[in-house]
Amino acid sequence: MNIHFKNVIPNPLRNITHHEQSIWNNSFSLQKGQKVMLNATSGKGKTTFTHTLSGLRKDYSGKILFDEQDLQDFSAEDWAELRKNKLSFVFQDLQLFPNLTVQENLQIKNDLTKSFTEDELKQMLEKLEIEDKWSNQCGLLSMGQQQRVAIIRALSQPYEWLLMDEPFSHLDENNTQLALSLIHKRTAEQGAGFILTSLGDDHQFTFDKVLNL
Ligand SMILES: Nc1ncnc2c1ncn2[C@@H]1O[C@H](COP(=O)(O)OP(=O)(O)OP(=O)(O)O)[C@@H](O)[C@H]1O
Repeated sequence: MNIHFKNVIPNPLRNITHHEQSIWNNSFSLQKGQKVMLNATSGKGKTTFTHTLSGLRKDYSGKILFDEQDLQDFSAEDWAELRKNKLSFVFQDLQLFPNLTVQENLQIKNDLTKSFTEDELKQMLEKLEIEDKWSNQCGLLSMGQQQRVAIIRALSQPYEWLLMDEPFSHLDENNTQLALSLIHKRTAEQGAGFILTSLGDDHQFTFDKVLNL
């Protein structure tokens, strides 16, 4: 699935002048399989971008197309299907269930798509060095541990695009590299792409495309 942007401006950002390289008020496409970095300082619209691509908000002018289909025309059922099979997210606020354990948070998603066995989920926790948290309540984990759970949950479903809004903001460099390696591996296995929003391009990975806000 390719994603096309045609002169999109979110309503809250309508009265700001957008520079020539900004994704806002410009036309460009993201091709299936691309690894994309979206750079911006705080308050420029990263979360608005992620929420718009997830169907959580529709308050923008211009057009966004998934292949030939306009996002504004999608029904609730279309969005449910997309989010089950084609789009996966790590939101900035993570959207974990704080009263449930790590296992329960991961299995709620995994039960829908049957992507992984329990052993495979545990192996992903091991790769991100939180295997001892399997039975712990999510709300009692550190923010960095919660980010790693949210990343693993997002990887536990089929997707063509993975969108991540500042997913490493509470991780040190070593944990960021571990998480990026797992994301790259899982994304490549599916021939998928990802969009990573970040406050700065200080990661050691190369991206196919770098966007600015
Ligand atoms: N529903 C809304 N109503 C009014 N203004 C909004 C709304 N949503 C976002 N904005 C404004 O749009 C701008 C971009 O917000 P957004 O949360 O997308 O920024 P961000 O780049 O993700 O910031 P941060 O890095 O601090 O999380 C901000 O000035 C914000 O106040």
